[in-house]
Amino acid sequence: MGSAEHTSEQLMAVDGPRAAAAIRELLIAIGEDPERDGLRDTPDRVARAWTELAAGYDADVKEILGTTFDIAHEEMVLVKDIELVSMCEHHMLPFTGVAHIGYIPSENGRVTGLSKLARLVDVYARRLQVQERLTTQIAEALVNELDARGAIVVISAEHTCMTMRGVRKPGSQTVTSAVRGQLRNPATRAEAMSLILGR
Ligand SMILES: Nc1nc2c(ncn2[C@@H]2O[C@H](COP(=O)(O)OP(=O)(O)OP(=O)(O)O)[C@@H](O)[C@H]2O)c(=O)[nH]1
Ligand SMILES: [Zn+2]
Repeated sequence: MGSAEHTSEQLMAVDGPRAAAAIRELLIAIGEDPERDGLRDTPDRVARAWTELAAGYDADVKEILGTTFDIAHEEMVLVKDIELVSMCEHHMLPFTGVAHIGYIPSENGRVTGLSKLARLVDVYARRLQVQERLTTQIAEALVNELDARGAIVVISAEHTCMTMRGVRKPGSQTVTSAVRGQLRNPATRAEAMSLILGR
């Protein structure tokens, strides 16, 4: 993969044979026999799984947010509890949780389809991530691609690298937020947070 940073413009299809060869090596490294019955297909299976887990590198945010509706809605739109699964870039272990996304449409009222907000989460979650960057990238896509006048993204997730290994603290939730534009205004931000928290 080299040292190049991935951007939304760079596409990366998973190199299946290479991924499978690496998994085979990992099996040997942990003292397993990659030829035994149960493991014979595992390297290919894991490589296929990674084409899903890394599918976000291939997705095009401009295309996803390209379909907009002229609904002339200038107030906040908020979608709560969008489930997410991502892979932590430090340990390559999953973190799972929910994203809440709110935005104030552009002045000409360009509103996107609600499902596109969930797709946006997947684009950035289906990569190796840290939760802070995932949160920021979603907020910035709303501002950059949708000309949103404001955006708020709150993500709450449990990191298996903190629950099943290492410090082993099951149940701990990491909460991150990114707030842009008019949603930085304390009153608007408070309104968004109360909607997110369901109060
Ligand atoms: N900021 C941030 N840290 C993360 C995220 N996912 C995992 N981490 C942390 O990344 C850190 C990596 O720390 P290291 O000391 O390099 O790795 P380690 O020895 O495996 O650390 P421990 O998990 O404490 O055993 C750990 O503290 C993880 O909890 C994330 O999304 N954001
Ligand atoms: Zn981790």
